[in-house]
Amino acid sequence: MFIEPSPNTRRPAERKGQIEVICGSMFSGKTEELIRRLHRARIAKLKVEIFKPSIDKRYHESDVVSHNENSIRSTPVQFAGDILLLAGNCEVVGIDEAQFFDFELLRVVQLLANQGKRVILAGLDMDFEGKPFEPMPQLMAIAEYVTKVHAICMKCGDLAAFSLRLSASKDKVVLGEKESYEARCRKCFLEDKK
Ligand SMILES: Nc1ncnc2c1ncn2[C@@H]1O[C@H](COP(=O)(O)OP(=O)(O)O)[C@@H](O)[C@H]1O
Ligand SMILES: Cc1cn([C@H]2C[C@H](O)[C@@H](COP(=O)(O)O)O2)c(=O)[nH]c1=O
Ligand SMILES: [Zn+2]
Repeated sequence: MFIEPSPNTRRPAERKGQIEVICGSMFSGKTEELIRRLHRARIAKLKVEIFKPSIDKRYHESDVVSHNENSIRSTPVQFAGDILLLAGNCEVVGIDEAQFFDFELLRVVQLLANQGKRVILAGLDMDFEGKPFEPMPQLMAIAEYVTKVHAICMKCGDLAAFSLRLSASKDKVVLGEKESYEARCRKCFLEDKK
């Protein structure tokens, strides 16, 4: 079970650091949950920095924006290593679209957490084929807390864990929104997958 850390443990000696992963399909509320946790950390007057991979410019050049247009200011970075340089003296680090970084992200988030920072990552756990989207499985393994959220299947209304790509492209990375992807439960995903 995810237990939100008390913001009162702010003195450096008391800050143990931790890694939290929020995963799920597209439209499952990963970004909303990331924004909610970061917003609450800001209310507690903790220093928060947010990063996203610079390839993800779907909604906004710099902001992290959810599908229902909730947003928070972020810094786009090209490489996971850039986060180490930019996280500086902050206490809470948020990272969205973690699936688009390479394995260097594992080293980076462990270093940050070992420095006493709370690191919260959100990302797709599976790609359009229903295969694990690396490095998310590895991030989930090293995290203290993993939260899996679900969308609603656009075909039957059940809970959805899969992201159905509407186009025939087989490229792993194809940025897009509702025009390109729909949430599906397992049964509907298997029926509709191209
Ligand atoms: N099929 C769907 N299931 C659930 N929410 C959906 C769906 N399609 C659109 N939404 C909207 O998407 C929001 C979640 O957006 P977001 O946090 O950006 O998701 P994610 O980051 O997981 O893609 C929901 O609150 C809802 O308004
Ligand atoms: C399944 C899948 C998705 N993508 C892309 C599509 C979107 O641009 C992002 C996911 O964004 P969200 O915040 O989780 O809605 O990833 C991709 O490139 N490849 C895939 O297999
Ligand atoms: Zn379904």
